[in-house]
Amino acid sequence: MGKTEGTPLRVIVAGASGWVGRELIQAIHAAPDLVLTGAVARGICGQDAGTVAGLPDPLGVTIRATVTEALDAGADVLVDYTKPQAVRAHVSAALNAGVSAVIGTSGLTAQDYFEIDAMARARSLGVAAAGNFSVTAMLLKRFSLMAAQYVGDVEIIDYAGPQKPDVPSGTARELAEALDNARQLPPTAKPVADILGPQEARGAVIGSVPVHSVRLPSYVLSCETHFGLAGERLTIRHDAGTSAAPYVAGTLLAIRKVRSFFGLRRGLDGILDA
Ligand SMILES: NC(=O)C1=CN([C@@H]2O[C@H](COP(=O)(O)OP(=O)(O)OC[C@H]3O[C@@H](n4cnc5c(N)ncnc54)[C@H](O)[C@@H]3O)[C@@H](O)[C@H]2O)C=CC1
Ligand SMILES: O=C(O)C1=N[C@H](C(=O)O)C[C@H](O)C1
Repeated sequence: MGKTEGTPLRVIVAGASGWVGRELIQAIHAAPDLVLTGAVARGICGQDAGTVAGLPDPLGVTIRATVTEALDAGADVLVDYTKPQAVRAHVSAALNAGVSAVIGTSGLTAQDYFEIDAMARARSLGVAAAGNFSVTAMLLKRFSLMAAQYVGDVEIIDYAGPQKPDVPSGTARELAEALDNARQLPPTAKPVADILGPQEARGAVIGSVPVHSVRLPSYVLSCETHFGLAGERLTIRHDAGTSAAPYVAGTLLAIRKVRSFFGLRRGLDGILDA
């Protein structure tokens, strides 16, 4: 497909052979305002990114082993869908080269995000990160934040397949941190230190919100926010299907927005409001 007359945004995809990365490369190729200039993956360096993504013709973009090598071809935005252990170094390399970043990879901590924000501000660049780039997962967060204005007792359950390498999910982590900031009333549950039995049974506390991660075959990713008041409960649930398309759509929006602000913005809603 032909590109627009204006200069297209130059994008590097790290995680080019992955579930999201391959579909993202197809979408970038189809977008008139974006062009793929670099691709990074493990184990398949030297292959053409378009061929690996399943496009009918090669793109002329060779998959590299490192982000540093991929940056040599020039870029405006790095998108990362790799692994928790790799993403920080990738973002750091991009920012040091004057390139903005979009982070889809999950597993980063609040401290990681704090440091990425500082790095991006120091270089007057933007970084967009979302635990979940799908629109309906964004609505789970929005509706949960509305409920948190009225109900202080809230816990999260996140469900994923048995091989997911990080815990809790990026979706649940971002939700827990946002609920911690948003809730107006204190929880009424006994402090874990005052209860009998293994404290882990009450979940991991992210911000101040207990998060329980279930890992079982058959799940892709589901996330529930449970609110409780005396005599009633509210559950809000998001279920991901098996397609990466919802994340790709949100990621394209973030790619187009990330150069309009400085520092880190988290959550698709925060990115789109920039
Ligand atoms: N924010 C969101 O909306 C979403 C986030 N994710 C997260 O994105 C990440 C990737 O997910 P998938 O595409 O399912 O993973 P995947 O396992 O299918 O693909 C991972 C890709 O990263 C590459 N990779 C792994 N380690 C690397 C390294 N050290 N250096 C360079 N490349 C490396 C692999 O070669 C592969 O191309 C995960 O953390 C997942 O939780 C996934 C879907 C949506
Ligand atoms: O690992 C995955 O697959 C996914 N991870 C993201 C997360 O950690 O929240 C979201 C997505 O639904 C799939």
